[in-house]
Amino acid sequence: MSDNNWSLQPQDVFKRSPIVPVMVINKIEHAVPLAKALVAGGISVLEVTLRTPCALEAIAKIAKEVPEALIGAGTILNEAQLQQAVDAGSQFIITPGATVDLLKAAKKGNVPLIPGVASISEVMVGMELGYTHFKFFPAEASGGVNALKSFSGPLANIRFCPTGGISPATYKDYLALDNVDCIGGSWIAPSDAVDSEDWARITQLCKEALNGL
Ligand SMILES: O=C(O)C(=O)C[C@H](O)[C@H](O)COP(=O)(O)O
Repeated sequence: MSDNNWSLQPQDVFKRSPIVPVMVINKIEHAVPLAKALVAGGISVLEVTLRTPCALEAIAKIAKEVPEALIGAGTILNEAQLQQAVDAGSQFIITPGATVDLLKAAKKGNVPLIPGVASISEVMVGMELGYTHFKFFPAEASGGVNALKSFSGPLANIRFCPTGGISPATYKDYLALDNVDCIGGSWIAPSDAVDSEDWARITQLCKEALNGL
């Protein structure tokens, strides 16, 4: 039972792919080929960070031209960006941290928000407003696998997508945790591969990561 009008629930995002690529798009012409390369490698949940001037346009283009992907916006810091990301066609929203205003605003809308948290107190604020699915960020710097193990005692039924500092050497340790459904990372779409338009390498990285599970 959900207490929101979201068109998609966070668990639908979390369960769709164990790896969520964190994408930084500097050139709009890279948006669609990058999304297609990731989908070709078996990863169809995509987070475009709002860190570059063309990010909103990139989300809109991917939403239109790569319908097989679930496209979300990351790095949302305030309500204005939340609205812009929704207007661009984002199907989910991820934030690095959370404010009560942002949590409340997203609850009133139709697009699911996955708030960033780094502590139990932050999770508790989210829980009071009905949130059950969180991004644990920055994962490695905030205690990593050991922190999440400790969270699972008091925070039963809360699900996490750890992100930040996760690498091919560590992603499996996170995915083995009971309270983790998926992890986020930029290594799957490295900036040098994007800059050189080496889409085949990105598809290969996805396949290797998924085959390793
Ligand atoms: O921009 C945001 O909203 C973020 O949350 C940051 C990203 O999730 C991390 O920068 C990804 O971390 P790496 O995989 O360590 O590169």
